[in-house]
Amino acid sequence: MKLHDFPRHPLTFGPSPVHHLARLSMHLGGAQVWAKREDVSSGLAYGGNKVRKLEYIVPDVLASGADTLVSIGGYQSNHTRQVAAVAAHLGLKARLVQEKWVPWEDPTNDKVGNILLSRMMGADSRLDDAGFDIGIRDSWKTALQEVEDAGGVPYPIPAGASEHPLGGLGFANWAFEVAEQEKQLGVFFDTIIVCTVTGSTHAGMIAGFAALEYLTGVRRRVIGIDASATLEKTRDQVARIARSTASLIELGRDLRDDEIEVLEGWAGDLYGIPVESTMAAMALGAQLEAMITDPVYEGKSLAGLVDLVRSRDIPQDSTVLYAHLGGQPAINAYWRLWN
Ligand SMILES: Cc1ncc(COP(=O)(O)O)c(CNC2(C(=O)O)CC2)c1O
Repeated sequence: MKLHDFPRHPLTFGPSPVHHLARLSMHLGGAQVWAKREDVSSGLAYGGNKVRKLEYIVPDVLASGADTLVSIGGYQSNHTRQVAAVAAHLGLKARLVQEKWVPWEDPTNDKVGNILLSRMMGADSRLDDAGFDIGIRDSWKTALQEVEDAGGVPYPIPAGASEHPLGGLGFANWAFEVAEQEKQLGVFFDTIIVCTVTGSTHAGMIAGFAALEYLTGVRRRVIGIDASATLEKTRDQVARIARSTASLIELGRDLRDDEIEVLEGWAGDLYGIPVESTMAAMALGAQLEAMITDPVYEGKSLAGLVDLVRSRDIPQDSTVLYAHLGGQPAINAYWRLWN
């Protein structure tokens, strides 16, 4: 089916806003930088990129007759918080597995931020001491079985909703939304920067912009900044999901290797642990634009953008669109970074 033939259950207030980061652009002295803000696009518990993915999964949830969304993430998962929000929005239950993905030894780590919001929304959020991995987890399979054994009807949503068959559609649609907004703004974004971990945000963009290229003949560079610190796993997952999404929307060709660009250098050694470039980028965004980014995801993709623009890897005459995917609720679990 073509992308626009897939059912979508709106979960945002409309297109996410796009705005120029004039002070950051001036400070970097290179390409003009703009941002597209998934962090301020939905009324569902601070939103974020997963709301966009879930817009294409909810019709399948409703058709399945499920009564419980079952998903997984780290203690401070933005994804599981968005699943809890969509469950509350739909009148469904949420069973969340929160694994110890980050060795962040702070007593508030499993009490504040995203996990607190999920519990406020009524989710059954349970801690598990398994460490980080973007793959399919036994803890999640066990939770699915437990819901069923208790008489519930579970609906499986893997980590980040990325390995879900429809997981790439939300950001394939995002690409078309960008093209519409470009017409309204009179601008063309030749380069997109996006944080990538479980991969379907970046993968969906790759498929969506490839479909647009087919229609318009115009190519763009879509750069994924790895924040998983397990680069090969994430790169493989992005490539697989991008190709499956391209096939799903009947792109009609294979993706070129150069369309799947995942860069390393800003994740540090461990997922979820900020490094110097993360702290510097968060400070720049906050102090120049009052744009708040988090130490796990967007601080790392913004650090990538800063270096790529400063180094002219992204040419001075480029116009760059930074995808801000949310993540701020986790900041309170990292309060020690600023104290
Ligand atoms: C704010 C923010 N920015 C970027 C990403 C990366 O998105 P993908 O997982 O689609 O690659 C996340 C994901 N978060 C995960 C989570 O459990 O929150 C799926 C890992 C994110 O939350």
